[in-house]
Amino acid sequence: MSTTENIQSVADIARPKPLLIRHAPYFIAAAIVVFLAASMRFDGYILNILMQATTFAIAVFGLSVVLGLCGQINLAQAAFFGFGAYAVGLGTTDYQLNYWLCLFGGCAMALAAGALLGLSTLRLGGHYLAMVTISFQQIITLIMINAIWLTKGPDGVSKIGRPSIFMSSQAYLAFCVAVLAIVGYLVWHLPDTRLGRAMRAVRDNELAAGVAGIDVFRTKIYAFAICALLGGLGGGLFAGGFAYISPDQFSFAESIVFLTMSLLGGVASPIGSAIGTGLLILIPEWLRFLKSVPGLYLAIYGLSVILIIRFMPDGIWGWVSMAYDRLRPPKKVMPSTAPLVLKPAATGDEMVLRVSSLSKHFGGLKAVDEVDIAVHRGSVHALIGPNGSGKTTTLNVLSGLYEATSGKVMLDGTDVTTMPPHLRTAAGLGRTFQNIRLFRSMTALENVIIGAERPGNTLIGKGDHAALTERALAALTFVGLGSRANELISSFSYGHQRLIEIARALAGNPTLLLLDEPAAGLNSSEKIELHELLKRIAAQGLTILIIDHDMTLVSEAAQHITVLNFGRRIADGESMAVLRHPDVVSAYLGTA
Ligand SMILES: Nc1ncnc2c1ncn2[C@@H]1O[C@H](COP(=O)(O)OP(=O)(O)OP(=O)(O)O)[C@@H](O)[C@H]1O
Repeated sequence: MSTTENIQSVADIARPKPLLIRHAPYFIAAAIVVFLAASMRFDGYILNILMQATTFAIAVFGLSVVLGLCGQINLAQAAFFGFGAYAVGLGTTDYQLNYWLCLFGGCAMALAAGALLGLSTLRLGGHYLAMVTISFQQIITLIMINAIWLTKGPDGVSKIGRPSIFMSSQAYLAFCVAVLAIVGYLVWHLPDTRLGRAMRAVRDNELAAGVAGIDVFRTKIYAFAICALLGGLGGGLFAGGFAYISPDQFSFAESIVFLTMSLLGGVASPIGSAIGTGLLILIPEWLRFLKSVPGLYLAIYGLSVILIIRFMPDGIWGWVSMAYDRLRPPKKVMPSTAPLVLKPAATGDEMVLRVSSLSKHFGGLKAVDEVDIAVHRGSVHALIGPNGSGKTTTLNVLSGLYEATSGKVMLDGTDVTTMPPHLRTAAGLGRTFQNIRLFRSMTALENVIIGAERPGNTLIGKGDHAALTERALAALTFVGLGSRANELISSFSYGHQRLIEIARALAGNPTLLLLDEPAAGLNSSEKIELHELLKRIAAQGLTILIIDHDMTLVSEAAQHITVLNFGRRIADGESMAVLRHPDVVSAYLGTA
């Protein structure tokens, strides 16, 4: 086996061939399918099935964005589908408006409704979000049925118009297939964009996403709005395709059908969504011959769906791509030759971090109590204390994961006390976690690229793919894992995952790096490597605030130590003096 075949250079990864060339086979295949849709003679029945599959698939692509990419549930996709359908239906009949205007209006209404619903509900998670989307769906269904003056009620809307250039059903189907191909391409490519990476990061680990500089709430709203937009687009095309719509086509049951389609095919990819949509539309047709036996058809239909989801939890496409990945292990990467440059911002204040009278109370428990910390620019500063003394809570308040009960946090001259995590990261904060928080569905490289994308990172030029990849590879090489950049997080040991977290923070070129127990769980040789790494980071002038229980590491790495006990600061100063301080000795020996 040739070794060069299995090794990618930095240039291969950072500067791949232009997208249009790489994806030319997709566009050629799409053009052939559109041509076939336009030229093959289908009978009315087949045409209807194809029209339904095509327009439904566009709506299901929306679920692949909101649920597959961003991990947020939407049980109201049929309502958004209805927005598009009714806009085209009513617009082209009652109001005699141009089809394109109606389609655009329907998409815009669905987008606005999705964004508004997201704005009001996405701070909720899990079950609550599901409940709110169900309620929204029910409200829209009730309006469709009861607001007869507007929607024509249960009678529905008929004689819906189409654009004059696609007046024949065949031409209209070809148009819908072309739209499907374009939307499919955009959704397929979305995970590799900044927004798509942010969505995946939010899905994998919201806390880490915020701390990496991602505006979690906004990302969820974008995902929800895109999902709603695609629902509206699918619905608008559907209305033109069938020329008749009625409220039962946009009910809660249809939202469940959309969801099942995406889960069945594989929600993580538009290919899966397309497969799921096709299957759920075709299975009932294939089982049609069973309709003479009452109930049998539904039982077999239900059983097939349950079996597929039971044995392929990631959907059909998820199963296929996993099998493919197992057959084709990721390529090794030639470590970056470009050194990792750290140029932490410097506004001139001698102290990078000034924490004054910081408190964090949990009910009656004063986890952090009136603590002052000042971290010198370019120093390694340790925050130590016995278990439960408030160290991690302090770091969580500093990085915005917890709101301070009182006190002030100044980062490089900026008051960040009330800022959310992503804005503190933009202001120059980087951190790692005591319990490692990586984005587990991504490769090491993708994790570190998200770090490199930190808003405010001045070392990534225009922030294009090449600059981000080069920076991320340099950071991974810096921690010794450059050659394994293409591997998924699950293939790394615990110690290496810690290093990837550090690389993710370093790639963002922070002004202050917070390390929460980086040596926890490492063996002795890994601890020595970590110590060497800390020395190399400190040598570049980056300011570090580190929590650790390993006193050898702390005393060798830190010039300055602050000690907490029961949430209060009991000592602060030059390392050796602090470690000999009688209060510190007694706190550690338990005689205080
Ligand atoms: N979210 C929370 N809700 C309630 N109490 C909390 C919460 N987080 C921490 N605490 C409490 O605050 C105190 C300080 O905990 P913290 O994790 O900050 O200590 P620590 O010094 O980091 O400990 P360790 O070294 O074991 O990690 C503990 O009593 C802990 O139980």
